[in-house]
Amino acid sequence: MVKSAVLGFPRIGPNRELKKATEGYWKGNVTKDELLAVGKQLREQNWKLQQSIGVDYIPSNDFSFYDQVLDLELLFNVIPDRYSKYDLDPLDTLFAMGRGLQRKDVDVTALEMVKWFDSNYHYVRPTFSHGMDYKLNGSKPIDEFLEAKKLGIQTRPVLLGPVSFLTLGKADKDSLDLDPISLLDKFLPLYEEVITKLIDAGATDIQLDEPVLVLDLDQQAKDAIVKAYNYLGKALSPKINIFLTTYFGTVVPNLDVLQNLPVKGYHFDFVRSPEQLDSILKSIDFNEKILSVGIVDGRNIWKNDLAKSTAFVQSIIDKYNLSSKNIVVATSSSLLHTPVDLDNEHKLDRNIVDWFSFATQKVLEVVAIALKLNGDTSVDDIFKKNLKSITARKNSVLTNDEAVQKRVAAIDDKLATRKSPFVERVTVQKEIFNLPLFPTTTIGSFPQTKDIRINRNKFVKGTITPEEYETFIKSEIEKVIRFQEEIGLDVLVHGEPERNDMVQYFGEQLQGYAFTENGWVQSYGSRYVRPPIIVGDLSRPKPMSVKESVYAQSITTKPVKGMLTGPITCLRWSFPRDDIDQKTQALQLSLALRDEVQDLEAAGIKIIQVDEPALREGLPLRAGKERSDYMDWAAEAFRVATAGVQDKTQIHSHFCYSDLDPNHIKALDADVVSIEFSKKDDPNYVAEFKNYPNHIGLGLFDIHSPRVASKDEFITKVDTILETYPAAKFWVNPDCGLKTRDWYETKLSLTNMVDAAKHFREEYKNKA
Ligand code: MET
Ligand SMILES: [Zn+2]
Repeated sequence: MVKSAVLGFPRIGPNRELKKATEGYWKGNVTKDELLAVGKQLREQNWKLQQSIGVDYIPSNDFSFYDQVLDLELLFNVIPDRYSKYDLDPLDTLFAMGRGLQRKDVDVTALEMVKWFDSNYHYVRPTFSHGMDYKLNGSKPIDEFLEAKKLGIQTRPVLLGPVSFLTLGKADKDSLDLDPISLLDKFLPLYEEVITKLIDAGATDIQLDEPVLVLDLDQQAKDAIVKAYNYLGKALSPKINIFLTTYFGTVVPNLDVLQNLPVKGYHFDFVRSPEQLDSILKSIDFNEKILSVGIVDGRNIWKNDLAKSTAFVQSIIDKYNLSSKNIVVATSSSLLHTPVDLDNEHKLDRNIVDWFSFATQKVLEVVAIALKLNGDTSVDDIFKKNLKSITARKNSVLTNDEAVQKRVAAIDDKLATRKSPFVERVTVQKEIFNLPLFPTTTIGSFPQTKDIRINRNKFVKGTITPEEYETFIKSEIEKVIRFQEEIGLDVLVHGEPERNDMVQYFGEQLQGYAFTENGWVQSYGSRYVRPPIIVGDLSRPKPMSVKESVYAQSITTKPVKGMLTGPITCLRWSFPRDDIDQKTQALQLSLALRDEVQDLEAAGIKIIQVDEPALREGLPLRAGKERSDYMDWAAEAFRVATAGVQDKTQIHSHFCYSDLDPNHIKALDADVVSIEFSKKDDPNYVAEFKNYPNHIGLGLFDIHSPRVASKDEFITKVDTILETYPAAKFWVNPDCGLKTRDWYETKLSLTNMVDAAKHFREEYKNKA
């Protein structure tokens, strides 16, 4: 019989219960026991749901209070001294590592947070030092396994595998010569120990995720895979069935190391990379191993074409003459990246709601496909209904706009090129703006206070009039402008108080988007996003941001930046269409934004920032044609959006959350870019940017952490950067927008930042 598997289920709860509980705990309004109880409740709910639907392999240890990679750092005692020295409760250590902690007896910054592959999830980077004492320090996977068992549910625990855990980590600043993968021998016995404990607790199966297998691996990492799985397989099977799990791409270039491993089964993502099928089946004999077929998309919200998926799996069975008992139908990846339940949506257009499927519905799809393959006719009705929705979407008039399609087809080089090169623009702009050395600015948003959220809700619900709301927004803008003037920032922003989210805000004003009420997805820690859904061809009926920018500029003599979200970020932080390619969707967005950029310019806005924080995450995971094509069309989309302005208009862009390579941003030709830098300890990183031709602001403080950075900290940091980086190109700014921060820390940190810039201005007065 074909079985069904879910690789992971969202842990945030259908009504964001986890967010409320963790944030309450941080504020001191929720006790630790209450927080733990919420976690337990959520796990129970998820397990029972999957059990009731009939999933064969139900995951455990997919729950986390912050991040599953961070959990593993705690479990293996990968805890830098700066956290362990405080002897905090393990849960508080976890949060301190994830988000920093500052209170009267403790002051520590967060660990680096990085994108999880090409998704919008972020993990807390394992950070290793020479002196660390790696050992088992807790029992989370076992506790959660037993918790499910007590409910009568046999689960398959999930652990990030050793090679991915080490490869995704980095050396701490005191141990820069340490290559994490060299620690493999120390970690294998620890994995063995945890898994042995799971076996003792009654576990029969284990899912070991090795997503790094979809990356370009060097020989050392490849050898590590062979070593790790030979070690674990020999030590642990047949006591437990090891499922080696990959997702988000193709394993083909690494197939050589996957053959002949003593594991029970393998999982592959055939949604993202269906083309890997034949190579995989030619290399691994699935008469001997179990093949888990990732066929229900863990990354997007479109309803699965059940008949097509069933036929795909059936064709594997037939073509390779496999026994159905060796086949598992599964989600392509963890469902962590999809919203919890479509049944929570009441306002979506009835014509389109039927096109979607969220995590709960996806569980049903997985089970339905498995049942169908087993000849179970009880799912025939589900299949019939499914066919109807799939056909309705294909034939819908909502998706096609000929005018947009024509405009995209007419894009040429000229449209995507600024009038003059940067060297000429910079002279014109210097004269107009006359900015000091080390110009200071922020990235756009200011604290989204409770007051802002309350007023926005009132406006949405209609309990205040649009005029009242506008007056409120204006007063917020004025407050932010006055504050920036007061502390002496050079280039101001309006603060983005009118924006619920940087993508949603624009999406709501574009034709072709749909929005959910409850479609939340975890981005990092307690920060969740609600990606809008691109359902059809995209266009901009009317200006989206001009009013607020113009108002802000009208009340100050300093330049105020217009703020837009770039085409790639709009695309990446939405659920994209799966019926046309991403490039076309990006270009549609870029034309809509181009109109907005030109309206801003015409309204007198002299600096326009087009944020592309998601540029890097969109980069295909492997080097090669797909990647270079992406760089080309992503840059083209950015330039289509921005190149229509005059030389004197300064285009800024902003990137965060990622290891950015200067080569990724050169082709955008923005006049000034700001990048995340606050958590980079590697001096080589800044050196890479030395030759970046245009101007850069290296993000100097971590806006994801509530701690306040002192003036001295800024000075030290800037001093270090200046050892390799030219002062003439140096902007001073935080590493991202301040919307998640409170005013308290915003005021202090920004004031210290501006003071540090003044210090350097003084110092460089005679040098420059
Ligand atoms: C994640 S990037 C955010 C950029 C945006 N302008 C802001 O300041 O919030
Ligand atoms: Zn940012």
